[in-house]
Amino acid sequence: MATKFVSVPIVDLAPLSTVELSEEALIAVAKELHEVFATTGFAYLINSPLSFSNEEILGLAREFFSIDEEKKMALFPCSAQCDNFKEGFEMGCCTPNRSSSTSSDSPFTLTEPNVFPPLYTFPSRHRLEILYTELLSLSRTLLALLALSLEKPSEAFTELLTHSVSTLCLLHYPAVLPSAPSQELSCSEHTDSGLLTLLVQDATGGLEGRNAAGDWIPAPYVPGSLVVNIGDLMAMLSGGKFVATSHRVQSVKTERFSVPFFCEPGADEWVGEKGKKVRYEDWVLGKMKS
Ligand SMILES: O=C(O)CCC(=O)C(=O)O
Ligand SMILES: [Fe+2]
Repeated sequence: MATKFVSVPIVDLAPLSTVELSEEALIAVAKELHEVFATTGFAYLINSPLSFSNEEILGLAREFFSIDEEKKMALFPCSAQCDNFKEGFEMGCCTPNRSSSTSSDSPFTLTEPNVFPPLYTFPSRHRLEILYTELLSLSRTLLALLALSLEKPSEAFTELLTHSVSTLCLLHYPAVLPSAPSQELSCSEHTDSGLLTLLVQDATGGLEGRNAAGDWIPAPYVPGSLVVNIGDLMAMLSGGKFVATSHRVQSVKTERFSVPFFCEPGADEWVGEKGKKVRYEDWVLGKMKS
């Protein structure tokens, strides 16, 4: 159950990188994660085991969005209209994903192959692929700890990640000019769909989470941190113990970059309560329609 939190807590992952990690230390981190996901649904993670600095990660986004507009649009034709004021590039698993086992009438598919600009246009593709792998690995660790904290076997959630359709996104929120027609939000209120989200944001600010009283609580940049939050699927798999907190991004006066990683199961995994399981892809595409 979300609480009336007034700030976003910090969880220190340093113990995970110690050479001889004791069981007590591991359980203490699991308990801390359990506590934040059962209350705020959001936390800052510090001292994560990633080999990338936030500056390097944000640099990848800046490099991508500096590609000439025409070249970008030729590769990624844009069709959908939406109420969000941002541009994004999304990549999935680096080895081609199994295509979906069922056909759907949805314009979205969770298993389409990655499309990259040519290397001479975007030389950092390889770094992005390594980042994807590291974020998936960190997600696995967090999911194992959350499973333990719920007194489930440690692989209860990680086993869903075979053929994972997790995505790494580069996002660019252009500055909203004072002369522009009123544009309140750069990213409208929503909950994430999957298991959990790991996000690197720049220092611009604008990200907010909604507490149980309906107040919007800012989640400003904390140097060196990743923001983590639970998605709808994890809230469901935890039997409602963990909360998928609504969040949004206020419109920004200067341009903003962020890099979220959405950790999701395989499209064909069966998820949900015993007797009421649904294919993940059907469930998530159904949610997008509603
Ligand atoms: O850019 C951000 O800080 C948040 C983006 C977000 O919530 C999303 O893409 O789901
Ligand atoms: Fe989100």
